[in-house]
Amino acid sequence: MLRIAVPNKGSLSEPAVDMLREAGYRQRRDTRELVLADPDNDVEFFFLRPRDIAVYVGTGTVDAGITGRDLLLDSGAAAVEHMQLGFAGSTFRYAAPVGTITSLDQVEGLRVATSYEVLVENHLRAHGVTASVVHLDGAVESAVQLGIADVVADVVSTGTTLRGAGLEVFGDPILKSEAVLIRPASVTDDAVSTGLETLTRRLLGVLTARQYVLMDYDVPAHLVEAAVALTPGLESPTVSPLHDRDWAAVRAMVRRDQTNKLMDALYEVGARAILVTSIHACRL
Ligand SMILES: Nc1ncnc2c1ncn2[C@@H]1O[C@H](COP(=O)(O)OP(=O)(O)OP(=O)(O)O)[C@@H](O)[C@H]1O
Ligand SMILES: O=P(O)(O)OC[C@H]1O[C@H](OP(=O)(O)OP(=O)(O)O)[C@H](O)[C@@H]1O
Ligand SMILES: [Mg+2]
Repeated sequence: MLRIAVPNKGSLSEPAVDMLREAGYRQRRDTRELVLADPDNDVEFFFLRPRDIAVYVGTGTVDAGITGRDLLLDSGAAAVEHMQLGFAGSTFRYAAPVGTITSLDQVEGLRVATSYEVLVENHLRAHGVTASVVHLDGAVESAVQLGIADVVADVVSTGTTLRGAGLEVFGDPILKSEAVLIRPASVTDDAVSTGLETLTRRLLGVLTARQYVLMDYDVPAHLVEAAVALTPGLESPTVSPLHDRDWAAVRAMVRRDQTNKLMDALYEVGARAILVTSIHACRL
């Protein structure tokens, strides 16, 4: 039975559970449940603190887990990224009071507050900057105002929290993070179990169904080549004859975020009756 660790709280928890449910796995209904068996799929889920997940996976206690890339790197655990999951996207950045610090070398000798101590210490060391790192559990943005640090290093998504605290980012991002599926480092690419392979394929199916739509359109037969050049699909688009042989019907998967631009371009080429349909599930 495949053992999978799932975040039980925080930003990663709900989207992780949603994604697993979409991939056809049983998920808990009560947030107090800590373990959930899904015998139909031969899988067992363990609901754990996001920060601890890399530790469990690294020791091989569980076969895989969902966590953030930033948490994985900060843990120093012997676990590796198996697959990117496309949610909880953020950057990890330094920030200081507006108009004070513009580059990393100015952090020399200052106090940096963060919940990601290992990540920050490694980054400072790699850039030859000596600073003292103050560990906090959360609400790091308040550390400067409250006088226990000069600079913070934290997760930035929309930037709203930073702005609210009168801070602004400086320097290059330390890291780009998102939710990832991780596996023990001891499991090499070609030693991945069948159970984990199935989970991976299913999650990939969810990602694809989210990222792509099906586009159908009719196009004059002599314009098919020009039209399919715009919608090459994943393998190759389906082209079917219409009853009126001067016209053809084309069906292809296209990226959801390209939908309207493509419809404009197809219309321009001569396509008509352009229809867009969501993909409910898919296996590539
Ligand atoms: N606002 C956000 N947008 C996107 N990802 C975020 C955001 N806040 C945290 N994350 C991601 O969530 C993970 C942190 O997990 P954590 O449990 O700390 O979540 P959290 O939302 O901070 O929860 P809590 O603060 O309630 O414990 C990291 O991978 C981080 O990049
Ligand atoms: O750029 P934003 O969209 O404002 O999001 C970033 C904020 O979200 C997270 O905080 P969270 O709400 O998890 O609180 P915490 O600091 O207590 O973890 C993160 O630690 C940042 O503070
Ligand atoms: Mg948080």
